[in-house]
Amino acid sequence: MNAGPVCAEGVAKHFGRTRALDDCTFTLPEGSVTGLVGPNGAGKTTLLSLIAGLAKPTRGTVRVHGTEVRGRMHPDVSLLTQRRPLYEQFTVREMMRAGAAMNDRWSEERAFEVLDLLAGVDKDAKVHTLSAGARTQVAIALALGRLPKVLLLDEPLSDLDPLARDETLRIVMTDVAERGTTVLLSSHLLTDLGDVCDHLLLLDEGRVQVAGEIEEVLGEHRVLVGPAGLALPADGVVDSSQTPRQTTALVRGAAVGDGWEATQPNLEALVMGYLRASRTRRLARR
Ligand SMILES: Nc1ncnc2c1ncn2[C@@H]1O[C@H](COP(=O)(O)OP(=O)(O)OP(=O)(O)O)[C@@H](O)[C@H]1O
Repeated sequence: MNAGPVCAEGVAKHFGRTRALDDCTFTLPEGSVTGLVGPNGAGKTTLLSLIAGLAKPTRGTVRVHGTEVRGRMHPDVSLLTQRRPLYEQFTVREMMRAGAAMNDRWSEERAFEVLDLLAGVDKDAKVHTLSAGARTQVAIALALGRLPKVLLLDEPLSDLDPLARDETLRIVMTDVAERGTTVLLSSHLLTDLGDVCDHLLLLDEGRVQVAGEIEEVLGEHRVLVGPAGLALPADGVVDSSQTPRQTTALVRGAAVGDGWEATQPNLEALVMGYLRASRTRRLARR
């Protein structure tokens, strides 16, 4: 399992009794854009920080381009963290120049190019005066100024208005097209993920539930709709719900019996099915 710019094998990360990640194995193919999804607390941020080298796994290995990452930032990796740490007293322009001192590989030209594409960021404004969305855009320019081969984005879109979201995704996709960057992008915004991602990594309670090419993953699943009381398949039911008249279910790889109307889910329906199933499991344990 060592092919691919990012490979995780049996990765676990425990914080005391909390198992933030457990036995995670997956590969991100070169030049892929992977949507990292899962309920709150599923382990998405923890996984991104392990790949970036900001934390060490409790067990297992993470490799970037074949080199094991153990708590040291790989030069090929850029991580946009949720906190967007920036020097508050610097202007945006000074922040971009500081990128040279903070990074071994740094292209001020690329960082300014990204800022210019992101309309609305005043380069002479002090960082502490910026809106949350503008901070995110500055952080994205810094991340891309490192000329990463692997770009890790933790909730990059949550602070952005729809236009800024669109511009940001466009810039990321241009980086993928022109430089072959491999992207792992965590987000709860499923429509945006559907627009840009070709792969999916779905975590729940620290474990990988689904990993692979989105078209293949969708092809393995069906949404079943049938009359109330019709028996569900014995295996492969991810989630089901009932009304007095009908049953709806998301199933994986199951042979579909008579009486069901079966359609392929879209990304949103698939992820929502897994999220609902996760919530049901957690509620059942209380
Ligand atoms: N430094 C830490 N110390 C203790 N527990 C932690 C730490 N970091 C994360 N956790 C726990 O690990 C689990 C996974 O957290 P993580 O932030 O990775 O989830 P997430 O999927 O990114 O969640 P969200 O969607 O809410 O951002 C949670 O139970 C969290 O409370």
